[in-house]
Amino acid sequence: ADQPNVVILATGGTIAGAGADVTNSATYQAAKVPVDKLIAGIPQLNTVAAVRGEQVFQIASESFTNANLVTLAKRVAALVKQNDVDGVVITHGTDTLEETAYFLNLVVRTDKPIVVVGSMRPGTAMSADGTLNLFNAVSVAASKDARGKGVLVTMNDEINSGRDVAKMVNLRTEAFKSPWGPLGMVVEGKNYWFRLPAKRHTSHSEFDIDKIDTLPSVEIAYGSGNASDTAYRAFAANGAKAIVHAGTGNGSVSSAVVPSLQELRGKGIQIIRSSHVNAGGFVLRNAEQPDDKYDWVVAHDLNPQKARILALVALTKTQDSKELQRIFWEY
Ligand SMILES: NC(=O)CC[C@H](N)C(=O)O
Repeated sequence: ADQPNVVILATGGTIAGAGADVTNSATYQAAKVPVDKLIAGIPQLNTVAAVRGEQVFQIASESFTNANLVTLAKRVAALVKQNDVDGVVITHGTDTLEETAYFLNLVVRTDKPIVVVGSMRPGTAMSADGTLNLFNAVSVAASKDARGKGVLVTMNDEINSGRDVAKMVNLRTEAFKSPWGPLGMVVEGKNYWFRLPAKRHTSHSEFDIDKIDTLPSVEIAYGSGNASDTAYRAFAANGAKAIVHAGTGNGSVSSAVVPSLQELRGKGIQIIRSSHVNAGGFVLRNAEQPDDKYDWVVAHDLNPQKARILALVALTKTQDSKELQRIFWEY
């Protein structure tokens, strides 16, 4: 009776996937199994929390839209305001899990644990990882010592910050890593913490999903040698309010693209320089490109997809590039 109450919001992904045979670890359909069946499959969840499920979506996460983000965050925000909810778990496809986790970290004002979780193998496969990942997620969401740490991601026994974590590897179960390391570990229902997030999040955020109904269009264009300006111009023509440049190295920009980005900035579009390096990009102002002169923004350590999420949220509050840059340093 004194058990913590945890709500599982299910959105789809491989953790709800099903394959034709137990040998199908990589070839299967995502987003098939309803949340009540996932919960019924792990009776041990009752040892850590009183659990109930809600099916919010049943989708593969590569198709997660801005509207999906808003709907999900509003539901999470409503639940954490309830006295009979101690923590929330979100089951999610892994392809954009890092985007949703960061979005919730920015816009849900709460100290209660919010844990996003997925799996790399469907539940029908040999050595499926979803069962333990979900058990760990519920266990973390139910624990008092997980409060106030921002949105968390539990995969492969690690507890990572939803801000930092990214899918760095596919097809293997150690897929999610943070460039600054995990916050802790969860083992047999117990948390072991090693560090805390330093960036603003959840209850210390200036953003609030209760005040956000729509998100602007922010697009990502990928940098490489011989890159052209076609994608940037097309995004601008289609109404993008900001373009994240997924740059090479330090967020560098090929010389064929630089004049177009200057021109687009002159038309009011925010240009955000990030890096597409895999294990921890870090873009500094005025290194590689004169950001002060061009009035561009740098994404700090955020990968391009996370930079898109922060821009979506920030642009609901400001159109000023200096404010945008402050937000990119603080979150
Ligand atoms: N491992 C996964 O969850 C990937 C399945 C699917 N592409 C998704 O992101 O929903």
